[in-house]
Amino acid sequence: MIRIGHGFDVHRFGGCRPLIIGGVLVPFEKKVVAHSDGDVVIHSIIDALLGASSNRDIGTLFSDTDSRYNNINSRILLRTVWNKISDQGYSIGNIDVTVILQQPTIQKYISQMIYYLSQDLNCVLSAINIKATTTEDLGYIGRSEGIACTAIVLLKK
Ligand SMILES: Nc1ccn([C@@H]2O[C@H](COP(=O)(O)O)[C@@H](O)[C@H]2O)c(=O)n1
Ligand SMILES: C[C@@]1(CO)OP(=O)(O)OP(=O)(O)OC[C@H]1O
Repeated sequence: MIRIGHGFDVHRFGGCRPLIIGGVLVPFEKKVVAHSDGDVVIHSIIDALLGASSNRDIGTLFSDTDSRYNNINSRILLRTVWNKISDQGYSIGNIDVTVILQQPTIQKYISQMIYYLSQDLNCVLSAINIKATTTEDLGYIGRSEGIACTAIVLLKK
C-alpha cells in the first residue's frame, strides 16, 4: 500500500527565534515568530507524514499553548512523529519539499538539511528532495514578511 500526504506551514518574521530551516541555522538579520523553533520545513514534513498516515495534524499533537514545546527543536517533534508512524508499519517512499522564501538564498544549506532529515526519518538521502523558490518580490513572501514551505510525502506499508 502507498499513501500520499501534503503539508504546508508559514512563519512570520519579526519574532525572536533565529531562522532554522530543516534543522539548519541559516544566518539572517530577521528573526522568526514561533512557539517552537519555527522550522517550516520540519513542520510541513510532519503535517505531510501525519496526513499520509491519517494521524490528524501537528497542532493536535503539539499544542502551541503547551510550555513543553516552547522553543523546542523541531527535530525532536519529527522524531516523535516518525516513531509513531513507523510503529504503524510505514516506511518513507520519498519526500519533496519546496521552501518559499525571498531571502536569504538557502541553496548551500540544503545538503545538510537532507542529511539531518534522513537521520531523523531513518531513510536514504535520495528519498528526500528540498528546493527553494522566491515569489519574485510578490506578496508577503516577496516583501520578506515571512517564510513558507510545502511538503509532499509518499509512505509505503
Ligand atoms: N530563498 C531562496 C530562493 C531561491 N533559491 C534558488 O534560486 C533559484 C531561483 O529562484 P526563483 O525564485 O528566482 O525561481 C531557485 O531554483 C533556487 O535554486 C534559493 O536558494 N533560496
Ligand atoms: C509546533 C507548534 C508547537 O510548538 O508551534 P509553532 O512553533 O507555533 O508552529 P506551527 O507550525 O504554527 O504549529 C504547530 C504548533 O503547535
